[in-house]
Amino acid sequence: MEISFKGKRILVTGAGQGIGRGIAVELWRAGANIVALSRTRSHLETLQSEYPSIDIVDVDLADWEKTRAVVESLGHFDALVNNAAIAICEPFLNCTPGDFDKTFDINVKAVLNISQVVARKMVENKTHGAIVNISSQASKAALKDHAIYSASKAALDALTRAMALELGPHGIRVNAVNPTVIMTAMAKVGWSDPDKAAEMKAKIPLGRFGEVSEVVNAVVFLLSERSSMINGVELPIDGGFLAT
Ligand SMILES: NC(=O)c1ccc[n+]([C@@H]2O[C@H](COP(=O)([O-])OP(=O)(O)OC[C@H]3O[C@@H](n4cnc5c(N)ncnc54)[C@H](O)[C@@H]3O)[C@@H](O)[C@H]2O)c1
Repeated sequence: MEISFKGKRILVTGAGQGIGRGIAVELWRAGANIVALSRTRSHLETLQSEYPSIDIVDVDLADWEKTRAVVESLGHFDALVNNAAIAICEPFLNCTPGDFDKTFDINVKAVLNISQVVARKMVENKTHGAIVNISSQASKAALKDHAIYSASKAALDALTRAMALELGPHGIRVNAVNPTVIMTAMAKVGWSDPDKAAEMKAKIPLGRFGEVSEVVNAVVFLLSERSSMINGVELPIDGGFLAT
């Protein structure tokens, strides 16, 4: 049986490009009414020109008040994908408080902000919803030049477990996925150097990086009824990297 999200309203953050765009489009194909939220208006307009029935909203998630007001104004959702994030790749000794704040504002605080607004409405409406947070293998494994990013994704994993615990009694499931490198705009910054990429691939039992579609498939599963008893997990999509 095909997975269908017909009649479901789903908010996807960071949906203008990369993994978030892939998730938004696949959920739309499966019948969902999608609101694609991101910072860059032009990316969202390109998405909407291809998929006119996808609604788009541009907001900078670093702005807590504005984001809260915007998400409040969007009304009720059946599901949420917290995908937007940034990665500032610096050697640990060069990391600044500014890098830390910028990263945590988007990768952690914005997730708290948006999830609170969405989950409160789910609770009010007695919606048995689902939330998926896009974490990273970097939350579990130390990767060179990823100190702040890793710390933010580890915080996101912890937030996922806390949300699963407190929202579970309302019938809302919260899970995370932890992908390995997927060659999007974000990954190109850190992994374009062929030697570095080859070194990383050699540590992945399947011997390659992941594809956007491989993250999308896991997110679709975790949002669907097929995963109805799965709550509070952090699912590696990493070809076995974290198992080694
Ligand atoms: N690409 C990888 O190798 C990889 C690996 C593991 C996890 N991830 C995670 O997957 C998710 C998607 O990453 P991606 O590779 O598609 O990255 P990307 O840079 O291609 O896309 C990120 C999206 O987030 C949006 N965004 C960033 N800052 C924002 C802000 N302040 N306000 C609103 N929107 C903002 C961007 O506009 C963009 O649409 C992220 O959570 C990332 O940490 C990526």
